Amino acid sequence: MTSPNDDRFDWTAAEADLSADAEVVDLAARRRKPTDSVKSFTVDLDDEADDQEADTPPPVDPPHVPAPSAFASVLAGKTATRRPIVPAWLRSRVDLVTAGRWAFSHYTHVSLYHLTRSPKYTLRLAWRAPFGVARVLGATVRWVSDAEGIPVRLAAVRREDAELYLKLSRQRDARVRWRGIVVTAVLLLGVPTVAVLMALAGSWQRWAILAGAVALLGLAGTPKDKPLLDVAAVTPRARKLSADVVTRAFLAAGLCKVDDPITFPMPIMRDGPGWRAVVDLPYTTTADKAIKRRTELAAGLDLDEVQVWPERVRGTSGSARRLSLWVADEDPYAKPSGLWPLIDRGSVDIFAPFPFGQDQRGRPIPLLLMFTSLLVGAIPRMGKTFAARLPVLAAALDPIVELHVYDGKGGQDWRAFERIAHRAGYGVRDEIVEALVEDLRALVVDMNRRYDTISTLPPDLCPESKVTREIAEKRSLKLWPVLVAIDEFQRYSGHPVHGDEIVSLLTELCKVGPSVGIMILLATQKPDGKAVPTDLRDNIGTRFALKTMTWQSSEAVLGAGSYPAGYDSSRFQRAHKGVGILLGADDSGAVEEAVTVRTNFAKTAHVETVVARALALRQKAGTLTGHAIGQAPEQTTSAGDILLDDILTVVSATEPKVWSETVVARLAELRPDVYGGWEPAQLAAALKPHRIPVGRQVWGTDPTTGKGANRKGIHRDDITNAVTERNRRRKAG
Ligand SMILES: Nc1ncnc2c1ncn2[C@@H]1O[C@H](COP(=O)(O)OP(=O)(O)OP(=O)(O)O)[C@@H](O)[C@H]1O
Repeated sequence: MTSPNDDRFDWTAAEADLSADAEVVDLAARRRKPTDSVKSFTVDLDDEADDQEADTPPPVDPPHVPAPSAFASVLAGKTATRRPIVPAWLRSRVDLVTAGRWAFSHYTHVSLYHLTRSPKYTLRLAWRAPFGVARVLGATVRWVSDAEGIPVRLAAVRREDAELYLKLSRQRDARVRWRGIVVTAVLLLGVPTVAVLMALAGSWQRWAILAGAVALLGLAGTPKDKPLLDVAAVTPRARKLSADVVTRAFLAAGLCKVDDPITFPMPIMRDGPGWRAVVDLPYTTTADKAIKRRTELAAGLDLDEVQVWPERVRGTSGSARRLSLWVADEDPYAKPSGLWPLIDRGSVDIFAPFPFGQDQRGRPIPLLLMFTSLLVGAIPRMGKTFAARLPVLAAALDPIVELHVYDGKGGQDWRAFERIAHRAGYGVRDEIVEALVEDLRALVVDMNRRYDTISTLPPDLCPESKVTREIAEKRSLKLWPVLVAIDEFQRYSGHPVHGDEIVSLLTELCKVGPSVGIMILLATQKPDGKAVPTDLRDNIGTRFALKTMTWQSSEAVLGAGSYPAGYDSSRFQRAHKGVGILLGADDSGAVEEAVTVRTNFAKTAHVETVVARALALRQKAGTLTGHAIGQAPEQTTSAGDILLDDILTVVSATEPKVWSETVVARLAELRPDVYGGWEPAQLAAALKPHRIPVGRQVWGTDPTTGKGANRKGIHRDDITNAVTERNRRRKAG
């Protein structure tokens, strides 16, 4: 895969300029007079020193360096940064491919456009041919009669200059004579020649000559303001950057002043489908400030902001005030995005980045999911599901990754994964939600086991105390990567009974799971604090916000502080499907600055293709498990069973009968996330499947009043019997 860094800018020139800048600063400092503040650095050592310091403050500038000789300057010139012989765009495969693709599609379009209009053009030529004849005849007559000389001869007549007039007339007579001879000769020779040729020619040749003559005469008869061909492509409004245009934009955006302007450390140049200007802001202005003023910069450039991309230049060639401004020729997201490159061939190493989309300049943007989690949020129909499926498709193409796929909507979008997923669930029917809860509970238990296993591994095998590919491939260790993908997450997190537990289990998994290979992917069309509580969101390392309605929803996905930092997904247009702000995914997996990405395209038919390939890979590797091979989840504790065990925990053997209200109060204390808010009626409903009677009247004492009373309650023996029965059933298989 092409690394996104392949065609990054060559900043060597910038470095050279930086050092030049540094010299300028030093020289300026050297010229400055010592100030009072400089004097205040002096220390009273003794009187003598004191006196000295009063006269000569300690030097703060470096010692004087003599100006270089002319010869040294010549040598220095030899070390100057050389501009590349082959332009950057020709050396970049991506730029070349972009240009090649554009040329191919453009000329194909233009050719087809004109081809379909060829009958219209033929009729147009035929209609214009008689006008062409008239024009040719008129031009010939004017030429033979020396019409161009008429104004001069008339001027001679007006000035009554007989001598000049006679001279001009003689010249005209001579011209008319020889031009008349030429025309007569052409007619005498040409007409019979054409007639003979026509007589000798075959019928198609005659037609060809006729067509050629009509075409030529038609072209001759074409008025200047009505060209023969229609316009096949309207060139979009592109802004060619120049120093003046850029300076005006920065002035308009209030990022510099006329007497303190921006400077250009390198020439403005063509970069991909747009222009790039690198500017140094005044010393008092940061590049981050300029990024936040993107809209104002766009206004200053008189462009839509979707074409304007300010970026900070980092590293040794950068500076906190150095900004790279890329201006696209046209809306970079108005075109359809390319297909996901792994649809028909290729596999994935989940420990490495995989293709996800392209940035505004068409450079590939990879995504690394290993050791992180991903949150995708958007309003409906903006490409959330399409975006969320890409990482799952990538994981599917690595046969060691165990997939757990849930879709709260239950449509067709995720059905294909059933064939390879270890666990899969569609919709929000009770049994599906319960299965999800059980799956997550089991994963939390497994996560702890994974940590135990890792802690026993020798340091040479596990140097960083986290899963590596080498470890993950050892099936006996059971440390293979696990991806839990949940689309329409708001339908599960908002579940009245299990929602809170689902959120708390996922928070735990996002918090602690990544190091041991557990990845979580959540997608929601309701990105707010209710659907994805802050505690859960804050533990998700990578976030992708497609179009949202408000900047608050954008922040709900990208995290607090993203809006003031200049990232707002509500600014995308409805036409920008699959375009979003990706935060926290550079190729090392570290949380980095946000990039705007247009995801690669993979519709449901493509998903089927990839899943078929993933199935073959998994069959070959022998890694198909669970749902994919019809294996039900291992018989672990079910929700109801936990309840039975929990009741035995909170009701001791010395209490044979307890009021239901006492039991729910104690359960809520034991597991507030599961039983918080339970009423006796809910307890009754939960115990119903175990055939435990809860309508019995039980004698007890109210702890607040100290009075005894008969109220609805349970018998501990009923619970013990149900547990014995359950254990017997389990043993019997
Ligand atoms: N990268 C893309 N490029 C072009 N079109 C895209 C892209 N991604 C998605 N789309 C288009 O956007 C439409 C909506 O996509 P998708 O089903 O993923 O939306 P959604 O946000 O999941 O909607 P919902 O919430 O209703 O399920 C799709 O029909 C698809 O054609």
